[in-house]
Amino acid sequence: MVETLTIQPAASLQGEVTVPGDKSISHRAVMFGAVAQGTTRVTGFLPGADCLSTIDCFRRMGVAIEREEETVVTIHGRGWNGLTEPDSFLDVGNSGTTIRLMLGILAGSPFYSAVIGDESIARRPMDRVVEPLRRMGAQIEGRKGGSFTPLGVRGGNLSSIEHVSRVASAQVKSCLLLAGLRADGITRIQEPYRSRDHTERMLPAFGIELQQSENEVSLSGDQQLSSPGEVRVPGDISSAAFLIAAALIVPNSHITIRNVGLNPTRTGILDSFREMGGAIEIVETGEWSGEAVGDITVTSSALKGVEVKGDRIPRLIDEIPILAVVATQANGRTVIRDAAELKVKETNRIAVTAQEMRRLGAVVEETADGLVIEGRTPLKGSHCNSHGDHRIGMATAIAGLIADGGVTVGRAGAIDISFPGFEHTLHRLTNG
Ligand SMILES: O=C(O)C1=C[C@@H](OP(=O)(O)O)[C@@H](O)[C@H](O)C1
Ligand SMILES: C=C(OP(=O)(O)O)C(=O)O
Repeated sequence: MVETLTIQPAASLQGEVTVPGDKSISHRAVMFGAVAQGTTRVTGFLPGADCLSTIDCFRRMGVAIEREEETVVTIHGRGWNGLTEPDSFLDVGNSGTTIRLMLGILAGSPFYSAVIGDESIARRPMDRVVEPLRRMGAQIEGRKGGSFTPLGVRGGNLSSIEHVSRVASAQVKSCLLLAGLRADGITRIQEPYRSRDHTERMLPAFGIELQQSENEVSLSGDQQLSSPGEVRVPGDISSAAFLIAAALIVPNSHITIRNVGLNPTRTGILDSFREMGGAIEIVETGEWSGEAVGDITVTSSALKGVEVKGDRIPRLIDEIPILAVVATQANGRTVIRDAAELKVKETNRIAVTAQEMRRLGAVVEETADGLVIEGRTPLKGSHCNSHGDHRIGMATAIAGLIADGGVTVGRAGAIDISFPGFEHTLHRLTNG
């Protein structure tokens, strides 16, 4: 993707498309495959920059990983003990999922590693995983007492813990479950609301037993992962959300997105768009590697403002910037609360969403834990900036489809983090 992307107003969106593979599932397939015994072939893999960082890190730990084609990856796992000490940095790039889940694996690996990332990762809190991993027995050093990258990890024998997480975070939960596999006894994690459960769905396919209730998950240590042979990755609902939003707000649109992951811990955005009055039809077509999959058909709709809060938030956490764009086109006020986690994503997504939407003439107020958006407001064209955040880049680009004069997105290359081919897919839909 070029660094500047210009999106002009569209008459309508029409047609059928697919979206790239789910990012969360792609990361996990590579990581679990890397520490499992046996070969794992991943189809529908997301060839976005974040998942490529995961591949690179595990190659540096001696795991043979081949890419037959863009979206097909084969991991030659030799078991967790097959990982070897990396002889240079493990660079996670922009990927929070890579660093937090990998720290769980490094904590249980008897060697030294040094973990770095880009300037956005350097601002994101790591103490939420470093503190419990230290309690399990891992030695972790780093900037500001180990709260930020760069981090140095010496892993080894771990003891299980019971951890009550302050935030609903699948990255924290998954990190500790992975470390728990190398610990004596039972590791238990409790969270305030249930976060995405891809780890809990995929680990059993790798032969791991775990126990779950609504907001709690536990497993006993000393279990070995063995490859299921194949993992089939559905389309990423977080990427589909940008196209769904576009079809809702551009008049006369009617589109279908096929083979999208419909895991109920991820479908909060469909629930909220429907509550706003969005005409969205969902047809479940099957299950791929333990994950529900289906087709989503969207027709442009008259929308109204809604309140989004509580246990809905973790189910649509990455979709809040695009939800804010849609809310500018809804009649009445949309209030998003309980979403303070947005401040520690690739950017402060509360501040940056408000700033970029205001450039376009939207009426947006930042609150301590969310946003208040007044609709309905016509958007005017402007220059926006992704601030290096893929979701902000795509949200402002979608706004360009309805902004008088279009939108130019600076630092648009960030979009390749999660949605390579975004511009091409949008172009296909806007040209019938
Ligand atoms: O586990 C995952 O794959 C992810 C969990 C979420 O982060 P948190 O765990 O920090 O909420 C989400 O925002 C991120 O895009 C992917
Ligand atoms: C927050 C995100 O990802 P990560 O935490 O993996 O960087 C995202 O994809 O929106």
